[in-house]
Amino acid sequence: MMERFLLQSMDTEEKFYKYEEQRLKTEENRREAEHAREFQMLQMLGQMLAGISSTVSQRSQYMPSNPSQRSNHRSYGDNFNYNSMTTLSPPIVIERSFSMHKTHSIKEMENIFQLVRNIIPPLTAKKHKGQDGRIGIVGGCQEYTGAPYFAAISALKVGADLSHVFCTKDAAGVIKSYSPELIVHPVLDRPDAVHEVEKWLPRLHSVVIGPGLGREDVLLANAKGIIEKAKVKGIPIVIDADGLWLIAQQPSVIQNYPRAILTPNAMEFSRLYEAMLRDPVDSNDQHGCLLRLSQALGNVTIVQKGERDLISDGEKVLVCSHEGSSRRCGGQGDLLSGSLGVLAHWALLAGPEKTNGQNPFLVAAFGACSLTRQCNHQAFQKCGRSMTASDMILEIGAAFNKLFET
Ligand SMILES: NC(=O)C1=CN([C@@H]2O[C@H](COP(=O)(O)OP(=O)(O)OC[C@H]3O[C@@H](n4cnc5c(N)ncnc54)[C@H](OP(=O)(O)O)[C@@H]3O)[C@@H](O)[C@H]2O)[C@@H](O)CC1
Ligand SMILES: Nc1ncnc2c1ncn2[C@@H]1O[C@H](COP(=O)(O)OP(=O)(O)OP(=O)(O)O)[C@@H](O)[C@H]1O
Repeated sequence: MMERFLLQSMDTEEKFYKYEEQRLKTEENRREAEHAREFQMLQMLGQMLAGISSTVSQRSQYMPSNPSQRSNHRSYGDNFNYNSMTTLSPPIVIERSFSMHKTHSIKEMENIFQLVRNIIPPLTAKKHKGQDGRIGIVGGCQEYTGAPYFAAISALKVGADLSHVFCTKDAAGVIKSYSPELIVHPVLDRPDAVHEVEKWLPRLHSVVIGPGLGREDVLLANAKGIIEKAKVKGIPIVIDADGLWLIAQQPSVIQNYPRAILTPNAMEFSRLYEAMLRDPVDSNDQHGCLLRLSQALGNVTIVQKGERDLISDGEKVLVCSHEGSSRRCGGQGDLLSGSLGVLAHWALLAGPEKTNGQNPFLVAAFGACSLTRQCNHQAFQKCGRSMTASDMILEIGAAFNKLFET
């Protein structure tokens, strides 16, 4: 009896291993096919990007009226003149959708996605702390402590080494208590705030201005002073939330700065548009409005957040409609701006070869939008209606791996 049992179980075991072997072989074949496809795509990358031609309208329609606005504003990297690549091409719209429910996925977007992968710095034993990014967040006041925390922790979780928060005195203790990982400076409401932040600027690779900043005059004035100092040093500046309130009042603060990225939600976009174009937004011409606003601000990069994130530098419009969820809890934009702070630095550092001559900030913005939406999707699958921004932040690691490192 025992012998028969043993024989049976050996037989079962053998069958199991045979099945497993077959399964692994099928899996291996699938992976090989996938790698071959990826490799082929990489080879086609240069050609395809040069050949993208989904023209939406004639470029001249969107040219800034003042030609002087178009000069001297395309130096993203030290020796890199992006404008020379694009002056002959019309505005382009590229769209990517990961949604299983949508069918308008366009091949070219795969290329932008690959460019995001290209800019991610390798993890090696040769680097020291700080080299993968030191990011500054300017924001955080008595009312809003969550927003700067979300942005700063997102920057770390995407892969920055150090994340600094410059906030008011009464917000600092609260923000510190959320996370020991953040370096928190209680300086923003001091009379010498600009000087205090300026001391740190040479150590920072990018700054995100606005999450939880509030709209007190003194804080807005200090934010303005910090932007001016960061501009002099050529630091990439992401402007979000109340930082955009400031820009709507005083656009010249950021106008014509080529390393600026603005991340307005629908309301913030309308405010900026009306301030610059003296017209209401035309909801039937979203792309045109975005192009016009970017151009009016001197071709700064704009990420218009919403059901689909629209990204433009006044020359092109990228559309990110990666599947997220229908949950609209606060803080999703903060995750985006913090992530973008890191990716903007990486994209600039990577240089034109890695971004295939594309505007590095478009590549970075596309990466940050895809990542935010993927976090949203994953967190929503786990938490449903109870999902909050903190749940999304917990997903950053897995979402990043899924999108960019597998
Ligand atoms: N936990 C925290 O600490 C968080 C703090 N945060 C911080 O709060 C500060 C203020 O930011 P904010 O976005 O509430 O201000 P603002 O742009 O004036 O919007 C006000 C009004 O605009 C509307 N509205 C907004 N979005 C819209 C849309 N997509 N589409 C259409 N309408 C839209 C909406 O109008 P309603 O629907 O209420 O009539 C809303 O009442 C800022 O510092 C930010 O960082 C947040 O980051 C969240 C997490
Ligand atoms: N209608 C929508 N459908 C799907 N995703 C959306 C929608 N609206 C916003 N999102 C997602 O949320 C992100 C942030 O956009 P949102 O409009 O919430 O910004 P915000 O108001 O600045 O956020 P915050 O609450 O951090 O201030 C977008 O980039 C997008 O990923």
